[in-house]
Amino acid sequence: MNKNDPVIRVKNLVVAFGSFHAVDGVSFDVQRGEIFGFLGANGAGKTTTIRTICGILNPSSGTVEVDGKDVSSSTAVLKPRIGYMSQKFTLYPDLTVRENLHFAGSLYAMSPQAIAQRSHKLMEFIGLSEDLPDPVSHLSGGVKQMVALASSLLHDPELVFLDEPTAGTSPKTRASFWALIRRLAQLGKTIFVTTHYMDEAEYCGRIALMERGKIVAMGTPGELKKEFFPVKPLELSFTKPVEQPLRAALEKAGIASAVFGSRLRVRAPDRAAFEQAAAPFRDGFFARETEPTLEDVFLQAVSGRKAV
Ligand SMILES: Nc1ncnc2c1ncn2[C@@H]1O[C@H](COP(=O)(O)OP(=O)(O)OP(=O)(O)O)[C@@H](O)[C@H]1O
Repeated sequence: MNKNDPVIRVKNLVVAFGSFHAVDGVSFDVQRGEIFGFLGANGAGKTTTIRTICGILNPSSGTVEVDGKDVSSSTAVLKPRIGYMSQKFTLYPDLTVRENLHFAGSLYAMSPQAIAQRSHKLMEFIGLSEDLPDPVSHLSGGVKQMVALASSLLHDPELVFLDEPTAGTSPKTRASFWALIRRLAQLGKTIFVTTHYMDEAEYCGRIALMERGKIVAMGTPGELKKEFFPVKPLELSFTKPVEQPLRAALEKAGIASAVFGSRLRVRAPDRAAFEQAAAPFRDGFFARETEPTLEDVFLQAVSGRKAV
């Protein structure tokens, strides 16, 4: 295994539940030390993909390799190399932080000394005390998520799966969490993370956008913005109440728009078509070009249209 070979290699993966394909022909590679983000609406198939890479589910067809080994036949060898912070809560609410970490370590047959040393190091890394006396159920949502992260890292895995680690936490916790994720990647860990927050996707080295079991776009945030927006989106601010009829006219012309506060973002690759549709309302708004966001990319990708 060459150190430049991908750590994860997924080829034509299909995961079916009965006749329903939750993952429907997905292929991608993840390089060592990458922060790879998986984005998609609820039910897109992100968790199912993760669970298959972790060896919890079997592919219906296609292959999944970690470190060059087929995951279905190498679960025991790969288990110590993989950490998984699942979306469902993985801590025992009635146990303290220390007890939870101890339990997580025992699942990997770590000695009590190794668990104690590693817990201490991890809690220092996270910036929390391992001596919190309360059961985990008394801790705030953000602290629980941090402890869940520590628990998934206890056996020092090289490959870490974080399934919506920041869901439902405060902006401050999200920022701290992402600082930790970046530091983990700097330590050489490969991070595979799912999120619904488009601003968080900006922190990923590469992202894949998933929609109904398929990857509809993949690349660095910069590449995706360029790919989907060779023509930049417009941002409209209004001087007269023309927003509703303008939106209706744009929709009729097949031009996508989305409300952002008091402004309207318009993905209008064909400027002539935009001007034509907007002509009756032209004295009611100002338009300026703006940089595409990943949210724009996502909306464009799931609408199946590139702004070319
Ligand atoms: N064990 C199962 N049996 C039947 N259907 C399932 C099973 N697990 C997942 N699904 C379905 O597969 C689809 C993909 O689910 P998955 O959890 O992978 O999506 P997701 O992108 O992770 O969404 P979320 O963000 O809501 O977790 C959903 O329609 C879900 O209902």
